[in-house]
Amino acid sequence: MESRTGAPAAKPAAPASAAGAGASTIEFSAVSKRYPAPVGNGSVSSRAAVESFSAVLPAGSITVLLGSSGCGKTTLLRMVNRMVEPTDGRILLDGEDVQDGNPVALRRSIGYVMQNAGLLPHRRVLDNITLVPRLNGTARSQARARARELMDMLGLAADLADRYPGQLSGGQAQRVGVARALAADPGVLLMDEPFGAVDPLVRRDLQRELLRIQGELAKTIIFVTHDVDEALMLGDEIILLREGAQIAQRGTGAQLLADPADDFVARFLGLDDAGRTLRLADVAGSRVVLDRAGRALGRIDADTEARP
Ligand SMILES: Nc1ncnc2c1ncn2[C@@H]1O[C@H](COP(=O)(O)OP(=O)(O)OP(=O)(O)O)[C@@H](O)[C@H]1O
Repeated sequence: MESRTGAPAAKPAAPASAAGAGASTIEFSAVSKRYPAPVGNGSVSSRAAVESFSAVLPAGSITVLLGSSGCGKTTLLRMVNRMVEPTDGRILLDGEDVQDGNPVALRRSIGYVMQNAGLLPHRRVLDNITLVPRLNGTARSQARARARELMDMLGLAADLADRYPGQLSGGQAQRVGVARALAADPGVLLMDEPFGAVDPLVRRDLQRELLRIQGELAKTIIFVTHDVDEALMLGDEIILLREGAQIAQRGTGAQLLADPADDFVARFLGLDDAGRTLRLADVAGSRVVLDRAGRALGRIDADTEARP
């Protein structure tokens, strides 16, 4: 690794050559966002949620933005599809500045999954999934056929297609949310704590499904979480953030665990607490990440990539 902060790790887990068709490289270049902040005397000042964030995210990889509540993860994510406009800096998709195009077209070209799925409550599952392709002009029959394929890929039974979102479990709704985000075949998928509201077992299933799907589709995914285990499970790379979206450390999960940059990183990963969480062990000749109960979360291969 060239640097523990802004620079990419020396060996990205998913090289661009492995990227799915249309997966984009995402480049943040000195991006800042200041929100207005009222001050006592009735006037308004501003406060930096994101302060000069720079990073290049390789096409076809999962980058996890990991950090505590309020450190700027959602703001960073939403600047990619211009739900939030940056105050300074540029975001480039395959070298094209996102500011140069139409924001509505941009939003339709990027998949977005949020914590509570964000489905339209008065539209059936199939219509939720086909919404963006239809808006983009895809023929109804073609959009519906693709939606059924995606439902199948995400383990959703075909008879759920005619239900309304209120008739789904939390896990099913999240799967529909992922199917909807993939329906227009975006090059980029933004996922904002998408599995945060479901129970731990369903969450595990959803994480595994996402990895399986990513194995087929190889999108460029930015995945926001504050959950260390989730970050280690999913991230080809993890960017651990402090307040103001300052990069505390960037690298594979294995790199962060084996060589935390400072006390903040070690504490965030739980490495300072013998009673908690994760440790590395040698098992049958492999380096393995173990949780508190000694369960293997993932193996670290020779190239230091952590994978379940
Ligand atoms: N629309 C807004 N107006 C003013 N301040 C905002 C706005 N949105 C976010 N902020 C502030 O910007 C900072 C970063 O917020 P952001 O939602 O990006 O953090 P986060 O890391 O995603 O947090 P969480 O994990 O709780 O969702 C916080 O201090 C938040 O209060």
